[in-house]
Amino acid sequence: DDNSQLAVCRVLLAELEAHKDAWPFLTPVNHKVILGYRKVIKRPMDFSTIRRKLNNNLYFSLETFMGDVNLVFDNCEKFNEDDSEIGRAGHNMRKFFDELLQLKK
Ligand SMILES: Cc1ncccc1N[C@H]1CCCS(=O)(=O)C1
Repeated sequence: DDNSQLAVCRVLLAELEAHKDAWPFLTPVNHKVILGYRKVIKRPMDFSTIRRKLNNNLYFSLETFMGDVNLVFDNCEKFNEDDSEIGRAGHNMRKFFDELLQLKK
């Protein structure tokens, strides 16, 4: 039911936040520092924003939660070279998340 799905979301988010490669995604990208980000990335998302939405009961299912997590990784792929520190971190985190979902589903 919805409550147990949301409990799963809290565990999944805690595991994402604890990953060594989570650092680029823990806070919103500062578009005053990262030039071009505001223009290129139409729907910014990060783990702290997902945490706030989860705490404010703004996710209705695992699927809507997954949508925002995947948005973090899709934005990362759009803006960062695959062969870059942040690009690689994004690929690692997406693989980690997909593996977590296999375990939890
Ligand atoms: C996910 C991402 N995509 C593009 C550029 C930057 C980032 N992340 C930044 C988040 C704040 C710290 S940082 O500025 O070192 C890295």
